[in-house]
Amino acid sequence: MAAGRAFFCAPSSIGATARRLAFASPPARPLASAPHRRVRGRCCASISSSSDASPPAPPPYVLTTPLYYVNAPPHMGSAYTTIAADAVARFQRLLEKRVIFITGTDEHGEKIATSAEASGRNPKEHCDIISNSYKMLWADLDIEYDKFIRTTDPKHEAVVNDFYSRVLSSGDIYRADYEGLYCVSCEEYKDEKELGENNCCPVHLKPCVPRKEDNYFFALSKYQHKLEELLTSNPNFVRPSHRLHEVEGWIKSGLRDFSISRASVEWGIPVPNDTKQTIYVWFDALLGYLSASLDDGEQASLQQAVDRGWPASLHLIGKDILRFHAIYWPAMLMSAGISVPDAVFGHGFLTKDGMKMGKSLGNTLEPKDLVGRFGADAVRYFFLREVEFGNDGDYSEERFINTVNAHLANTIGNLLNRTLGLLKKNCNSTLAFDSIAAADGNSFKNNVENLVDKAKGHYENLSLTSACETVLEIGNLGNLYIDEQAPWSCFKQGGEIAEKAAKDLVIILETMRIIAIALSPITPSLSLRIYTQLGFTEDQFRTLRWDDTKWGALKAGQAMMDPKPIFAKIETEVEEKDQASPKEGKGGKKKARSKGLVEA
Ligand SMILES: Nc1ncnc2c1ncn2[C@@H]1O[C@H](COP(=O)(O)OP(=O)(O)OP(=O)(O)O)[C@@H](O)[C@H]1O
Repeated sequence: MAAGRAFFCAPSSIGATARRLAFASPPARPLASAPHRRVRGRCCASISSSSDASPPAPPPYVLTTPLYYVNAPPHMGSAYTTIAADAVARFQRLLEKRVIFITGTDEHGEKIATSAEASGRNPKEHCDIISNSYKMLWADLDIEYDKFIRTTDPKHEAVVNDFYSRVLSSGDIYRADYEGLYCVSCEEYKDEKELGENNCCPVHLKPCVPRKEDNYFFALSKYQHKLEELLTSNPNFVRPSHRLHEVEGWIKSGLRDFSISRASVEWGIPVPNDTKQTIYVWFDALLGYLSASLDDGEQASLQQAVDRGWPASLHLIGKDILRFHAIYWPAMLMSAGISVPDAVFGHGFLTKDGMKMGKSLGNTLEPKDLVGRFGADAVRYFFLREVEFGNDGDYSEERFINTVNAHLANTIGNLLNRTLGLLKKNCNSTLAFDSIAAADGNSFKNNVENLVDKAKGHYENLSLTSACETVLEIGNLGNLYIDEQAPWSCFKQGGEIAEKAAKDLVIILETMRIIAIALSPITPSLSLRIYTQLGFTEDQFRTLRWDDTKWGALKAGQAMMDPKPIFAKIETEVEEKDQASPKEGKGGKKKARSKGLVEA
């Protein structure tokens, strides 16, 4: 979904040619939810059966990222939303929710056709290649989505057609002439007053071209009052709260009808009953959140998609596309008689030199390169920990390296490593006490439990940065505890003091176990490595629930693995610059080397 693209609104004087249309369409049916099946930590929707006597399953937790526009391959901005969504999905799975995590690609529109032509391919070939590059990046980043929808999928087209018919039968589509200045890069008609010299688009700095079209419009203005009511009755519909205020402002300034078709764009879904026009990409792409839940090859219909997993629990998006998700989309759904989503969260931008990173500006950061050098856990952790979720944040490699080294390699990795080292040396790598008995009467356990509860609250509120911080606080507590208790010297003293030291090791290892679970939505591979070093299997890790953060799972007699670094420090290689240049001194440029990766 391209940030630069927007619906164009009907001018207040749309002209005498505006006329209401009404074709027959099926009436809206009530919504129902379908039972789900959980497979190794993943949930899949399955079709409900009328003969099934079991009580209805609770509704799924449906979470979406934007469907990314395939004008160019993904960049760190697209990865950011998807990493955040994956963390939320993993947390909800830990709460044993039936999660349907949807992502995908938005593949229609003039800009795609132009990009394809520029690369010497037909649009379909171009979409296949770029869409696949998203899938490959999601695999590299440990993204566990449940559904990947492409808007060129035939099942999607069927859903869009059904939807169009419903909106038409609600009397919300009419035809009108439109004449204005068009920006092809934005795929949007522009208001003259927002243009620069020579009618240049302020985003793309290219002159807009005059166009006249006969289009179909959606009667958004009809929904002004209903949208106001929606925001009043559900103040959590738009989050964070400063974005809600933005949306309230837009609505207050008055909503105008917008065009939902293009006469000049061939690469799109044809308007039903008028094959000379195609459906405008936004009116098509948003429907991907519904068509995604359908299985490939099944008889596709809008109602089937609604029954399968709707309403969405959360649309996670960048703030650039807030208007589409918080105003146009709910109005479209109301018109079609479909429930609106529960919530829309608009996060901030990753910026480079203060400018939004984006495909159109070409100032992007290459996520594949970052993953290749530092690993998925480091990338996931850095962006979620260091870019306050909801606000903008700049990237610097130095900060990246310092953060992941301090937090993942030192606070967490080193604590596990040295504790397992002491256990090997003094207890034959085997726990001498149950973790409950070891922590009996020790306030440390309560402190850990309080922090775990706090982290849970942060995840629930989508405060992902604070969730990372809180889990790290547990790690800091563990380091402080082991330094204060100094078990290495207590073991030397023998007797009761050595017994206390053996208990302290159990306490730290139980703490590591809890950290592994609590951080697993953010750093899934690192958490798995911690868990297996504590003597558990991968299968045991995959079936964990948030409730397993309760103190007490480590038992006496459990054998631990030999200590092995779970996250090796990223090293910087100081390139000696030209020795002959005395001005440069001995320092020179630092170059990060790919030492952060450790095999599971
Ligand atoms: N710099 C960024 N920071 C955070 N998220 C971003 C950033 N850029 C893109 N996104 C994510 O991608 C979504 C927009 O997807 P799209 O495919 O249109 O990417 P884009 O790079 O913004 O495109 P363009 O630059 O062509 O407008 C945003 O809503 C957000 O979820």
